[in-house]
Amino acid sequence: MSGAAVSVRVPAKVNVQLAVGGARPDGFHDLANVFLAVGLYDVVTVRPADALRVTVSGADADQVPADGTNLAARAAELLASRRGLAPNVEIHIAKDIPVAGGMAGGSADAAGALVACDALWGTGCSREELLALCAELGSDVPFSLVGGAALGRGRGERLTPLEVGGAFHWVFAMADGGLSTPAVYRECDRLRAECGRGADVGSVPAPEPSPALLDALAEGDLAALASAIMAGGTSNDLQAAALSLRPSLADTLVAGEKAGAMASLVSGSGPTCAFLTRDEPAAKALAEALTATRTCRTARGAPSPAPGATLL
Ligand SMILES: C[C@@](CO)(OP(=O)(O)O)[C@H](O)COP(=O)(O)OP(=O)(O)OC[C@H]1O[C@@H](n2ccc(N)nc2=O)[C@H](O)[C@@H]1O
Ligand SMILES: Nc1ncnc2c1ncn2[C@@H]1O[C@H](COP(=O)(O)OP(=O)(O)O)[C@@H](O)[C@H]1O
Repeated sequence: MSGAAVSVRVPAKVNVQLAVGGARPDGFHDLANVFLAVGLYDVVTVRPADALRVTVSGADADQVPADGTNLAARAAELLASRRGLAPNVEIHIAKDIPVAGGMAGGSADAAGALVACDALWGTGCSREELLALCAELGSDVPFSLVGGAALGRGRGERLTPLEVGGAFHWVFAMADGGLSTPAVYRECDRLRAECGRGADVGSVPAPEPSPALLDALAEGDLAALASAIMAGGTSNDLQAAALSLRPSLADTLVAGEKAGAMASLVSGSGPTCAFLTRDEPAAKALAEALTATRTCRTARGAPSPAPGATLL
């Protein structure tokens, strides 16, 4: 472990809207995915080493694979293979984003490792090259690179930046244990088939972003954003599936609403629950109140939007 070290800070995300289309023949679902980066961060540090190694620190470190399956290791290997280099780096992940929590922590680490290795190796990737590599690594990885807010189409990897007219303050209720993203998509398909509607592309309407939600974000209009999130019950089409697999999340959502949240939803595939609050003091009070209800492992406030992968 010698030579220069490069560190990159990467944000978590919440899906303010997650409209899920039918199951595609390739196993993915078309989405209208309104990503918002939030101020909970991992820090990925890379330094030269004699082989590819991964270490992880933080309270949930034991839940993160420290081998070649780690998304950050896969990112380093992908960039190295494209440039004919040996992926000889030690990658350290200082983990603060909940693991398997629906907040894209693994995707964030992949984006962070790409940016860090590109700087360490002097490979000089363009933004477009980095985005293409991100999309190969996972549907959420391009957004972790760019941060801010964006609409993700296709499987979530085709991004259009979105305007955000102000800061929004969130509380995130972390659960004990994660939920598998593929299992939640499968449960969504199962629930749709059970309703007799069918779950494939031909049976489910094409996913579209809510104009009211995009306007609320652009205008920084908190009340309008809260009502757009709660319109029709929730703006997250995976929420019913996450609740079906983890019924106790209903208690967490109700506890947050009773404690004064302006809107509540499951973050992506869950099990983290997200609550929109009036301002930073309200978020602090809600996080304390929610933690005291014991309907979650812990709850923390975080502002949005947050920047994407940032060299430190
Ligand atoms: C649900 C979301 C919402 O942003 O995130 P999380 O809540 O898990 O963080 C994403 O769609 C997760 O994206 P990501 O975790 O990158 O998924 P990938 O690695 O690309 O795919 C893992 C698996 O999820 C399912 N998948 C993913 C994306 C998509 N549009 N349709 C899918 O059906 C597929 O079963 C796929 O094999
Ligand atoms: N760097 C990483 N951080 C977290 N999880 C990772 C990482 N690399 C691989 N994984 C695996 O990916 C799974 C999903 O993790 P994560 O990205 O945190 O959740 P989600 O897909 O719900 O946002 C984890 O259960 C873990 O096995």
